[in-house]
Amino acid sequence: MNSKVSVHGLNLFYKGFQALRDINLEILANRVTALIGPSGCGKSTFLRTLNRMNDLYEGVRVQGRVLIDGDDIYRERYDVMALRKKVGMVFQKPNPFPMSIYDNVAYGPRVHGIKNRRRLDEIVETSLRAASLWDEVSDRLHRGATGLSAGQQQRLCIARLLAVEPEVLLMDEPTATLDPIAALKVEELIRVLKHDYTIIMVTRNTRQAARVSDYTAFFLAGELVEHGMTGDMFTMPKDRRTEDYITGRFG
Ligand SMILES: Nc1ncnc2c1ncn2[C@@H]1O[C@H](COP(=O)(O)OP(=O)(O)OP(=O)(O)O)[C@@H](O)[C@H]1O
Repeated sequence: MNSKVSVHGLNLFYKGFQALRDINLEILANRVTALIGPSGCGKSTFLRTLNRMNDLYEGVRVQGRVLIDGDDIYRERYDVMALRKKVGMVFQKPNPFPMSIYDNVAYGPRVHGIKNRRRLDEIVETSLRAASLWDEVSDRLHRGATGLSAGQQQRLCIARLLAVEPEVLLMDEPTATLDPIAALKVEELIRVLKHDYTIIMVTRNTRQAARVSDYTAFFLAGELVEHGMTGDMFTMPKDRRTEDYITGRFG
């Protein structure tokens, strides 16, 4: 099987505090991998190592190797701007820019030098369709994005990401602030998007991991305790701590 992301011996320190301990993980292309575990176990920190977002925090030190398509993203002279285009991120709280729906989606392509109006129209429509939002907004593309519902805003943020043609989508609790129906729409979208992208999603909701992901990685206190096919992990966890977590004994 084809690994999109390979993590070898990854350690991460926030100054003196070690937040990730010797993580080894293969993440397959065109699959959804869920990262689960109790608060503070390092899920978001791990997610941020995959597009080098942790570089933005002071005092962070990373050891080990993270390969994307076989290339070590922590090597010297690696193009971090290109990495952030290839590996996009969606956050817990939808964060559309305070501009129109159209301009939100066209933002990335414009930054990357696309000016032709017809081409931008095409990208906006394709991205909104891919994010299952087109039918809801096609008649009001030039209205403000902040007028959309929270669920629509989150799908708009996904459309904005898709517009720059990423390959890997990182999602940090993408439905945590949405109502159940809006959350379900985002889950459905994730299931469709995996045909074209590699998706890595943090969730505190183990039932969501079971519904949406193909693979699950269980983190505890900075360690990767167990990783495997979601169906197997939820029916036959190998480690007692995984079993305790997914059966709700702690978390
Ligand atoms: N910028 C930072 N500086 C210092 N410590 C940090 C920083 N970010 C996270 N930590 C610490 O690293 C550990 C892992 O945090 P992280 O946010 O990755 O966990 P998490 O599993 O995503 O938790 P949650 O589900 O609560 O978001 C925690 O102990 C946290 O306090």
